[in-house]
Amino acid sequence: MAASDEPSADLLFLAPVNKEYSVSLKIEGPVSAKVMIARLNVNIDHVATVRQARRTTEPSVVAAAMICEQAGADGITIHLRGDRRHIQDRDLYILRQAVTTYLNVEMAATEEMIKIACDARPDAVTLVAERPGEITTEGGLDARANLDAVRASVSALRERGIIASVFIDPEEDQIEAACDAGADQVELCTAAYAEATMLPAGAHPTNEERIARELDRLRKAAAFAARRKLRVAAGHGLTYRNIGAIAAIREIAEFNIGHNIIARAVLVGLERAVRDMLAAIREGAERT
Ligand SMILES: CC(=O)[C@@H](O)[C@H](O)COP(=O)(O)O
Ligand SMILES: NCC(=O)COP(=O)(O)O
Repeated sequence: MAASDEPSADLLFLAPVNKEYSVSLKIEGPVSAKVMIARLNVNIDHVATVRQARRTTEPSVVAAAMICEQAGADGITIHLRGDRRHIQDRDLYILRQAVTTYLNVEMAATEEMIKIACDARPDAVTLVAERPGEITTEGGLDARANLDAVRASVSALRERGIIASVFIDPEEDQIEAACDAGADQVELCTAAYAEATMLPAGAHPTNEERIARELDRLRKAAAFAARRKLRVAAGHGLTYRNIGAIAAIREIAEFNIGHNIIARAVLVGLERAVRDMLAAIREGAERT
């Protein structure tokens, strides 16, 4: 690599802590060495949603995870919900054996769930909020209001070499609470940004203002979290259409994206859907 192409010190890359991993920088093609391309974990919850619709065995979440990895995904995310509406405990144990990239499990910060995580040993756990009956996650976990439970969960996870991430709204106090809890990472909830992008552009004159405001919140939160030496991830409601502006936020080292990838996969196939999202992330990063 010519000296002018030497990766700059600004390159941020994600490497699991507490474990010996060889870390390869993901620089593809003729991009400037200053461009960081965030990792993509594909959330395969809704492969399990289709399976659970008939309480049967297909589609296989293991097959889905293997296709995602072969397509270039950097990891697999699953959400083991208290109501087991899609991902089942057995999925976690089987995926732990099958996934060779990075397995991130989302769960509530409860004794039941942390016990399962400490037994199954995924690479990472992301602590999320859950409300019985919710259609999907409704926002970030209030790490400040639940500091004791978050701190106890983080401590148990880190003792076992499991990366501890907290899914929070993009607010400084929530980031500080994650630090106070000893977390390795925060995942910034992008729901408000995603919702603002869902309305037809121009249909609501204030819509562009909402998108700009939510993007600014995420940029500031990502920079603040990075300054507090936290790894920064982002997710929820991200799509092929709205990922570009977020991928340009260079402090974000990892995306967790699920529903929109699986929705596209239903029509064009999972390998193509994953490759399309990887391309969309790369395109957004190169815009910086
Ligand atoms: C925490 C979050 O935003 C998602 O990762 C979560 O998995 C959404 O839950 P469902 O997949 O059940 O919609
Ligand atoms: N934490 C976000 C995630 O894993 C996937 O969320 P979505 O893309 O299914 O909305």
